[in-house]
Order: sequence, then C-alpha cells, then structure tokens
Amino acid sequence: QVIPRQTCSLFTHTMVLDMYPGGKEVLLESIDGGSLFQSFLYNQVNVFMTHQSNYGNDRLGLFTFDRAMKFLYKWTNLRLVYEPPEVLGKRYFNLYPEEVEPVWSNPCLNRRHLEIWSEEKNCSSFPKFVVVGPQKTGTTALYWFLNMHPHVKSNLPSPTTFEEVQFFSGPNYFKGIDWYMSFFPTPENNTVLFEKSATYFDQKVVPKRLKTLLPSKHIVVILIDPALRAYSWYQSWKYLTKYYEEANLKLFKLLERLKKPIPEWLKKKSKKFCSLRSKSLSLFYGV
Ligand SMILES: Nc1ncnc2c1ncn2[C@@H]1O[C@H](COP(=O)(O)OS(=O)(=O)O)[C@@H](OP(=O)(O)O)[C@H]1O
Repeated sequence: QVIPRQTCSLFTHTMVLDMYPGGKEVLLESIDGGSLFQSFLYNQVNVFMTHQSNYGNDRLGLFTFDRAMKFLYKWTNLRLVYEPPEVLGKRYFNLYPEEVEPVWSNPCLNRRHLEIWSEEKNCSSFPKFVVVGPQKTGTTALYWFLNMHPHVKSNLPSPTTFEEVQFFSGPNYFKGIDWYMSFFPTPENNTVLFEKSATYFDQKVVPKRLKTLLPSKHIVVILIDPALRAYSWYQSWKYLTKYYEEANLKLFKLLERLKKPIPEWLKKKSKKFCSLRSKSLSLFYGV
C-alpha cells in the first residue's frame, strides 16, 4: 500500500529562492492561494517529500512551509495535525478504500515520470494492441495466426500461464510494470507488439487497469455463438477436473508411500477419495 504524495512545488535541484524555476514569484504564488495552498485545502491527508537540499542546506523548504502555514491559518479555519506514517496510512485507506490497490499508469505519458524512469526501459516495448478474450473463443488460434505475420510479435511465453501474461486480471498485476514489460522485448522497426490473455474479458478490474496503463491502445474481442463457447468451456472443465483429480491422487499416494506429511490443501482436495478409499478405492482408481 502506497499513500500518494502531493507536489509541494519544491524540486530536488532547487537550491535557493532566487534560482527558483520561473522566478520566486512562481513559488510564492503556489503558496499564497496557488497549488500548494489548494493541496492542503482539497486533500484530507498530505504527504510531502522532504528533499534534503531544500530543507537542510538553503532552507527553502522551511521557508515554503512556514509561509504556507501562515497563509492557511490566516485565511481558513483548517487546523493541521501530524501523525506517524503507519497511523496516517490507516486513516488514508479508511478514507479512500478504493485506493488500497495500486493502479499503474504509463510512465511514457508523463514527462516527469519518464525522466526518472530507468534508462533501460523503452516506451516502444508496450503492446500496441491487446486481445482480451473471452476464453474458449479461438483466442489461442488468433494468437498463433498473428504471430505468423513478419511484422507482428507477441509477448514472450510465461512459464506458468504459457502464451498468456495474465497481468491485468489477477495477482500478477501487483508484480508491477517492470514485470509486465519483461515479457516484451524491444521491437525492431515496423514491428507491432501485442498481448493476448483471454482472462481479461470478464474481470471487473481489467478495464480501469488497462485504460490507465495503455490508454491509447487497441482492444480486440472475439465474439462467437454463446452456446458454442459454453460447450467448449464445459468440455474444458470436464477434462481439467479429471486431470487435476488424477494428479492430486497420484501426489497423495506418493506422499503416503514416502511417509511424508500430506499438506492441508491436498487433504481437503483428497477428502473425496479418502472416503472412497475406505470402501473400495481400487475399484475407482485401479490401485
Ligand atoms: N480458427 C478458429 N476458429 C474458431 N474457433 C477455433 C479456431 N481455432 C480453434 N478454435 C476453437 O477455440 C476453442 C479454444 O478457444 P481459446 O483458444 O480461446 O481457449 S482458451 O480460452 O485459450 O483456453 C476451441 O474450441 P473447442 O474445440 O470447441 O473446445 C478450439 O477448437
């Protein structure tokens, strides 16, 4: 959880008032009713960066906040209090529960973010379009067909979810933008990068996350007869359920034979075949 910080109009490189970018009037205006004053006025929780040079060396920070407090106390009834970071964090997320989860924005769309972004990162490595699903509509086929084009390239495969990165729809999102971008090599000229994750279509969190990170990118959705899709989905689950049941049973038996402890999750999953075992497991599983 990260509490957003506010901008206080002081920058790491500003050392003395007379060198202030645009002249000292710009800073004074921000304090006397401008952006710094409004930051206090409109935010119930304010966090400011204490750039050491502006506080320790030339004391521009002290000047700024001393003046800001005087202005605020003179013209408003606001009374500010200090609280330690942890207390402040709890208070902030009680006020704004929708901000508990971060939403990644695109550093390439903000000049200031771009300046402090790693030099190894490349804005052209973001996908130009995203195939969002839904599942069982032929998305994998489309993924491979698109990859056949010499100027179209997909993300690199994931060791766990294969051709899908599944970034915007699940816990991978919290691994951050660098993790997401590690799936996209810097493209050669004329190459169009894309990503396909069929899990994006029906997850409520996806539109906001996708729009914030890739606002101008194209979205591809495949629509087919819902009955065909449902049938394909049913067949998939039937196969997978059987596959996992068999794999769990094999693991269960192996751990039993090696006299190793059976993990809780496997015990829960195995309840069904444990009760069968006492009757006639061999009939069902050939053991
Ligand atoms: N070219 C083309 N056109 C239409 N449909 C096609 C095509 N290629 C594959 N398929 C069928 O799509 C089903 C798998 O869809 P997905 O790849 O999206 O599945 S997944 O969500 O990634 O698991 C799966 O459907 P079922 O066979 O009914 O299960 C595939 O056969």
